[in-house]
Amino acid sequence: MRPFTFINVASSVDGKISNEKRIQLRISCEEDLKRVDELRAKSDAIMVGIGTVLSDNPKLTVKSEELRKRRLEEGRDANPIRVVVDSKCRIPLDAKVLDESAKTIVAVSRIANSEKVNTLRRMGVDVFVAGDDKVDLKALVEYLYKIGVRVLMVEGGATLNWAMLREGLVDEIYVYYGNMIIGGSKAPTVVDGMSFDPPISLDLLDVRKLGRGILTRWRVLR
Ligand SMILES: NC(=O)c1ccc[n+]([C@@H]2O[C@H](COP(=O)([O-])OP(=O)(O)OC[C@H]3O[C@@H](n4cnc5c(N)ncnc54)[C@H](O)[C@@H]3O)[C@@H](O)[C@H]2O)c1
Ligand SMILES: Nc1nc(=O)c(N)c(NC[C@H](O)[C@H](O)[C@H](O)COP(=O)(O)O)[nH]1
Repeated sequence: MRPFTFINVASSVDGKISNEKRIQLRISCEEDLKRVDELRAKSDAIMVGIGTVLSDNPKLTVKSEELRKRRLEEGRDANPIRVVVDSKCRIPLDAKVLDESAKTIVAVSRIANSEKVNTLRRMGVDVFVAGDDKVDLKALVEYLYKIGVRVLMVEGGATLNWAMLREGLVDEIYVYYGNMIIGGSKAPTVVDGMSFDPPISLDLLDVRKLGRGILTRWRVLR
């Protein structure tokens, strides 16, 4: 068993999610950031790859006080669980995702340095070990389900999106297209990695104008 899982990503019209320097680029408009916050508030956990932590240093918390309050009233934690997929356990100890504002799970593989793993555990971080060199994503989502996660939001980046799709672990995808072209053959895209052969088919669930861009919602067909 695994949680209902969706990817949310902000893309330029040419499919890039950052530029070749892999810095954090603002693609979403205010309206979209509000929508992302609402999706976070509905989720039990938010997952990102270590590449995103190293380049963006996201906090992955619910920004609206009202939405955090509503979660508390529902008997949930104010913020969803944060999950970092980090095979070699490269996460900086001062990463924002390790702060006190929410529970954090760092998923590593068996090649991770055991001293670093122990340091994280002493800091109160739940370190989940699965996979020989890369994190075993199937085992990870099964573990998340076991601890009560029913809705999982994946917030990138390009490599984690690809790996989750390849493993057949994604139910839906939201792509927000911002009003820009980023360009660059080395810039990360919505999905990197190797091409799927045949391509993964999608069903269009919704499309609408949002701010100065377009929000699309897709169901992943198996
Ligand atoms: N616009 C957006 O919505 C958005 C969202 C998130 C990230 N980003 C951008 O994406 C870029 C980061 O993407 P990325 O592709 O470099 O990194 P990523 O965040 O996808 O992390 C990938 C890393 O995860 C680790 N990993 C562990 N187990 C794995 C597995 N089974 N399969 C695959 N990877 C596994 C590997 O170390 C791999 O390098 C940054 O530029 C960031 O700004 C954009
Ligand atoms: N939805 C979205 N629109 C963007 O324009 C953009 N650049 C990202 N990028 C995702 C990335 O990981 C961000 O860094 C986190 O969304 C920040 O999360 P915090 O505010 O720190 O909680 N995401």
